[in-house]
This record gives sequence, structure tokens and C-alpha cells, in this order.
Amino acid sequence: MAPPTPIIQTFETEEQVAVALAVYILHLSAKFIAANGSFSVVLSGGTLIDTLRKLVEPPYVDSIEWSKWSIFFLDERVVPLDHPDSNYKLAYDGFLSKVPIPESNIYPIKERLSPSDTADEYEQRLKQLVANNTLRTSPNTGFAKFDLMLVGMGPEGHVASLFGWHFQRFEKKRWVTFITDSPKPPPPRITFTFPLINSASEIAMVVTGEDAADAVNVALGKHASYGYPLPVQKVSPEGGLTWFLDMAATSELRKIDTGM
Ligand SMILES: O=C(O)[C@H](O)[C@@H](O)[C@H](O)[C@H](O)COP(=O)(O)O
Repeated sequence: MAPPTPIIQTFETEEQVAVALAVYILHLSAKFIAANGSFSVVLSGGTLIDTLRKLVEPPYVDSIEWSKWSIFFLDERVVPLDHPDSNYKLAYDGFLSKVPIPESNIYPIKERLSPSDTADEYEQRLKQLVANNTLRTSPNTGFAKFDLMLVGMGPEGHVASLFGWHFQRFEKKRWVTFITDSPKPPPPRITFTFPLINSASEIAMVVTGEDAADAVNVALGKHASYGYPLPVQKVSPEGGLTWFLDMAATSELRKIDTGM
């Protein structure tokens, strides 16, 4: 079955993106908790965590059943969890420390393993969570089916730690893989693979700021089907895909094509 058509939402400012994202997450949280009694959320690092700031403020923060949430990491830098480069630390300081999600529902990487062992261990943990019905499975792919992934994009179109000319983006079998030469520092990371990402129920692509404008133009502009796809163009979940963009991120997309 063809994936559903993406919904593209553009807002004047990043502040408006933050509000719209909070409303979207609030609705999905209520919907999945009503249906399944739980809500599994996967976080990217980067500016996304700051764009989640409205969710931890009234009225949103008080309308969410945080005890039903579980938190996973789309990609993670292989550093201790209290290291300034850690996505867990970024998420904890900016988001997780401000909401009552039970600690046992938060799934950071295991520290002090090699990148390869860190990826293996995280993948095994996800498989155990599927086996004990904490996570659901996609009947189509056999991969875990997360309720919501919140995905950022780098200026050259990477998502998670899946970069343009690095082989990890082609992985078909693994759920979680590793990279030791990430072009975005720090080099050692683990990352969800595309088959796992695209098994999700809902993905929000949250992209703000002028640095992203060229890649947004490639991904969503009229030449999107030309040439070799950026990693972001391979985000195509079974469920819904919603883009949250500010005007700065769409500045190239909105330029009138004069043919010159
Ligand atoms: O660990 C990471 O670096 C992130 O998970 C990465 O994939 C991020 O989401 C993008 O690079 C966008 O980052 P910005 O929002 O900071 O541009």
C-alpha cells in the first residue's frame, strides 16, 4: 500500500511551530492512550528539544497523562549520559526533567559500551519490549511500531544519524545500527534504521530556521523526484507524516522560479 500523502504545515514563526507541535502531540497522546493505554514517543536531538518547550507549560502540560508515556531515542551520541553531547542529557534538561514520566519508562542507551555494542544492546532491548508487549509490532514489516517519532533534519538533509553517503542509510535488517564517522560531531553514534523509522504510526518532521531551507526545497519542491534522494526523502511511515515548518525553513521553497 502506498504511504499516505504527507501533511505540510507552515507557520510564520518558530514560536508558532512550538505551539502547533504541542497541540498535535497532545491530541496524539490522548488518541493512543485511549486506544492502547500507552504512548511511545521517540525523540531526536538538536533543536527539536527546544521546540518541545510549549508542551511542558500550561495548559498542555496539565492535560497529558504522562504516566502512560514511554521515551526512546531516535539516535544517540555514544558518550556518557551526563556528557554535554548526549541527546539524553539534552532531552532530560530541556524536557524530561519537567514532566512526570516514570523513570522506568525512559530508555537511554547503556553507557560505556563500544558503538557497535551500544547499538546491539539497544536493538535487543527494543526486541524484548516487543516480546513482552510493551511495544507494538508493525504487521507489515515485523519491526517495532512506535506511536510517534519526532524527527529533526540537518541542513544537508540527514535525519537521525543517517547521512547522505554513509551506508547506514541503506540498512534493511537491523533495527538499530552504529556509525563511527558521523560528519556531524561527535563521530560515534547509534541510530534507528529506515525500516524501523518507517514502521512508525506517526512521524512529525520538525524543521525550523534558514539553515534548513535548501534541503526543504529539495525534499518538498517541484524537483523533489530529481537526482539522488536526501535521507529526509526516505522518511515515509506507514501511518501519517506531518511536516512542521517555519517561514525561514521554507524561504527557498517560496522563491518564484523565473527560469534564470
Ligand atoms: O543527534 C543528533 O544530532 C540529532 O538527532 C540529529 O539527527 C538532529 O535531529 C538533526 O541534525 C537536526 O539538528 P538541528 O535541529 O539541531 O538542526
